[in-house]
Amino acid sequence: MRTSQKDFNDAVSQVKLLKEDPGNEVKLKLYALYKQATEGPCNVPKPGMLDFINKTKWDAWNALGSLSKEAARQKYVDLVSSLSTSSKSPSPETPAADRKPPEGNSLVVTSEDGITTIRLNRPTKKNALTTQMYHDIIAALQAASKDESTITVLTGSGDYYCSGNDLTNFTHLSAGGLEEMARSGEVLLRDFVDCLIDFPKPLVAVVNGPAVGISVTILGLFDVVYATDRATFHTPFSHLGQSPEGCSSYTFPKIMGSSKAAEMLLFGKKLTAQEACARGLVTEVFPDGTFQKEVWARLKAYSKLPPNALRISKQIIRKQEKEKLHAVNAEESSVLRERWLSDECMNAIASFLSRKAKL
Ligand SMILES: CCCC/C=C/CC(=O)SCCNC(=O)CCNC(=O)[C@H](O)C(C)(C)COP(=O)(O)OP(=O)(O)OC[C@H]1O[C@@H](n2cnc3c(N)ncnc32)[C@H](O)[C@@H]1OP(=O)(O)O
Repeated sequence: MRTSQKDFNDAVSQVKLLKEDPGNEVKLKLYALYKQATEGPCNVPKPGMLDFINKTKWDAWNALGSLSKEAARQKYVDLVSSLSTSSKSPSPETPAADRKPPEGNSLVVTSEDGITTIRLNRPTKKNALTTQMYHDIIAALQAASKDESTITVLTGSGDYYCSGNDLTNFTHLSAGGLEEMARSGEVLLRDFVDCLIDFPKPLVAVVNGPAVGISVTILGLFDVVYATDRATFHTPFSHLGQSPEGCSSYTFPKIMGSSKAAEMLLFGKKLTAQEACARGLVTEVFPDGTFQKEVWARLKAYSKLPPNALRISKQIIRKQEKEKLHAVNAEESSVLRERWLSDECMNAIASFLSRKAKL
């Protein structure tokens, strides 16, 4: 059956009324099909390499090749119709466990039983770290260093611990362009990692699922790392045209030996929780079914230890390394600033944004 112009116009109006955001991948498809349906095959010049968003849109439109306007209209209408069906609000009978958790605050900080918990709370984005979240974690750590708690915990909501740096951070360019974005990224990264290096109380990572990128590298700065057996540890820096941060160029070889560290940091070998534990990056692995119960019971017991003794012991354990760690952090951050401006990095990010590549 042929799609009429009216069907198409109706579908265009319907998109604006969707209750749920269909996500970038679908929005990109809709954009490309709309352009093909209304203007025909893409014949405008390709945007520059630095113009991530427009280049990604151009790629999606161009990928439709010589698809006819009529066929593009049909595909657009079909896609919108599938979205309208799947985005109906859940019926009152929908079990609570099947509903998505609310995602208002990307970071949730709580303090209870002598433990301050900093929870990454963007489960639908696998807890990827936005620029704002780095700032908020710094503020939360600064507050935790002075509050009444004995132990501070970093963990995640949902099925992931954290998917690392939010790659869309690279698309929020200010008037200073890419150079300015790279410069402010360098400063933010250095401040964020400095804050972890200097954190005065026991810092524990409760790794509730897969961890990627910077959420893995900073683990070398934690005092204890507990992981579910579902967790994996992945640092795909070379794939992204980037280089190691979080002091991992120093802590990883020290923790696991230089060749095991190189396998992770150069070649992006993804470790299971058991492998990470065998290499000393993880303290202990727990079965996923009992992970939360066992870990929190353990932490509650530890939080009853005398806080001053814990603080002083941590200080003496870490003291010798601090100066070295700050120097490593400054160098890694500066090298990354240059990496972010490289073609290798820009191509990798453009590729992620256009959903051509998954890790
Ligand atoms: C200023 C300091 C800078 C410090 C620099 C640090 C360097 C790093 O951290 S490098 C590591 C960067 N992270 C990645 O490269 C991970 C990219 N993500 C993925 O490969 C996959 O999403 C995944 C393997 C983590 C999960 O795959 P899965 O199929 O299970 O789920 P998806 O459908 O892909 O994800 C759901 C949703 O979440 C969005 N998302 C996930 N990770 C990120 C991310 N790192 N940045 C931005 N967005 C992310 C993904 O796009 C999906 O969004 P939509 O539903 O809108 O499509």
